[in-house]
Amino acid sequence: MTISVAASTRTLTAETVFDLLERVRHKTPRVHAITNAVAQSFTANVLLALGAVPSMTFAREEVAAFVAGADALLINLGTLDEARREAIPLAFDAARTAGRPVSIDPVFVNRSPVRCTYARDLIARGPDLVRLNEQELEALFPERANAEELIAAGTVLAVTGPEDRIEGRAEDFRLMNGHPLMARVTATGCAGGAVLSAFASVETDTALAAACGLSVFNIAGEIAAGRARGPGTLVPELLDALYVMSLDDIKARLRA
Ligand SMILES: Nc1ncnc2c1ncn2[C@@H]1O[C@H](COP(=O)(O)OP(=O)(O)OP(=O)(O)O)[C@@H](O)[C@H]1O
Ligand SMILES: Cc1ncsc1CCO
Ligand SMILES: [Mg+2]
Repeated sequence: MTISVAASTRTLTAETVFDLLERVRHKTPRVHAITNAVAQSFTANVLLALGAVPSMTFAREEVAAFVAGADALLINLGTLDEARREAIPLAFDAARTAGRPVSIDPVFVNRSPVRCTYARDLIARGPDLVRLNEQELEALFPERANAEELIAAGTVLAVTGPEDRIEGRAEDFRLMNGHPLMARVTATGCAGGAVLSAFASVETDTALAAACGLSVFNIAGEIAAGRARGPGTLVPELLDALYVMSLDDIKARLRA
């Protein structure tokens, strides 16, 4: 589904992408990620390699305090069990009170009607960003008008796949970086979502933050794929590529 409400498609420069990356590295933002059990370790390592700091507690008694002091909140629905279900509204409220950006990753809403209803209600609260793949987008918004309404109200959509699109109220982006091997490792989408949260903590233009964050993550994926022997070695190579990414790396590869 292509959603078209933005006034114009914006092109990124390598300098802009690197500037935001450097802002993340200098700020070392803490991203509180209520994420799924499969994605936790990879997501935490991606955030650390990027220069951010992860926290992942979802205990009912503690989650609000963790989020109140964090720089961004990520809510990922991949393993939506009882404890996470209880923590999510507490976390959302705490992030809103603290004025921190909220991102939602509605994993597998296309597989479970109950989850799809839950995700729709959560997204109706107006997060700053929703990151999802094409199948999840179709399940959440079978009516294109509903996605357009959400974007018009200020939520940015980041739709990933072989190509990525960032859809914002004023501008959208078309991103061509990445590598097919990234889809052969679990939770690359989830970990990429955490990168977008880190970028949203240093840039209030959420669409721009998402475009730069996803470009950095996907360029790291490309560099890693060039060195890896397969999915197993892609993971450590991707962490290393994120850790050392330079302006020259971005200049050589950015397609946005
Ligand atoms: N064929 C491809 N070519 C280039 N990049 C890709 C390709 N497939 C996925 N990617 C990139 O890999 C990352 C994961 O995207 P994908 O859409 O597969 O996420 P996802 O389905 O949410 O994954 P998961 O739920 O396993 O975390 C994104 O950064 C995306 O841009
Ligand atoms: C495989 C899997 N199952 C629930 S979450 C997850 C990670 C990819 O989203
Ligand atoms: Mg996903």
